[in-house]
Amino acid sequence: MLDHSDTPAVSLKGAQVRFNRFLALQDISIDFDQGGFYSVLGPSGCGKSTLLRLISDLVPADRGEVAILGKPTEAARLAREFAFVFQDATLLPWRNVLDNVCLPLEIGRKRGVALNASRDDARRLIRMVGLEGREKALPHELSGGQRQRVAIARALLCKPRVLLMDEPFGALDEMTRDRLNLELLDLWRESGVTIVFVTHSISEAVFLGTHVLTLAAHPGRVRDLTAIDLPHRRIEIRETPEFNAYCGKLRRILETC
Ligand SMILES: Nc1ncnc2c1ncn2[C@@H]1O[C@H](COP(=O)(O)OP(=O)(O)OP(=O)(O)O)[C@@H](O)[C@H]1O
Repeated sequence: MLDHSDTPAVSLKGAQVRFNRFLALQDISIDFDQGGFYSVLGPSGCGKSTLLRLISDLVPADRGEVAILGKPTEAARLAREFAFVFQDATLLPWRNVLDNVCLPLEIGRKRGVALNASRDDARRLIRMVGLEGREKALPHELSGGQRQRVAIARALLCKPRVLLMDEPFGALDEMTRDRLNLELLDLWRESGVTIVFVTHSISEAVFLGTHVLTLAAHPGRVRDLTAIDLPHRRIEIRETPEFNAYCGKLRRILETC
């Protein structure tokens, strides 16, 4: 069976990505365990987004292997094992909240793929991300944080087992970001989804992650994987010495990347 819980959610073995002659990722070998929350840090241009694109079958590995829940990335994409949330919510401006969240259902229908989700599931997710009552609103009537909530609801509609997030809250103000961090942790706990979350913020990486993966640049490669052992996450935890010790350690590691 490929589906045992000890099968990694994502497994990379010696994976390498080249863009023509430019080596973007070199010899990436790492397993992301099911149910984990993996924050990814690294200097600008080190290959964080490329790593997510490699996992999600958007760029090919020219060496090595990548598997999601034991499946090759293309098979995992077709089985909708993963979903992607980008920095920009990428909503269709002419569709209201409910219709944006339901978009994967329509795409599935057009492709003749039966999806295990309904408009009622979409309404439930809209409630879950705190947008009940805004189902008919158009994207331009929402704040940036609300648009990101819609994108997260849409990503969760097909019940992915792996959620790939590329700086999803990078463009938001700090208060909104704090609130969405807490909501994301609730969603993660409730759904059991494995999350791989790219961020530039050390503090966000430590606050969210069960693990923080740090990449080094030129070429992009694994520099460090730190397990974060902190009690139940609340915003106040960021004022504790334990939290600051993790941030200090990662800052020192980043300085060598
Ligand atoms: N399609 C592409 N063609 C050529 N080079 C690319 C392509 N995509 C990314 N790169 C290069 O690969 C390297 C890694 O890019 P990537 O976007 O993954 O970095 P990043 O760590 O996410 O950066 P940032 O933190 O600035 O968002 C960069 O040098 C970038 O210029």
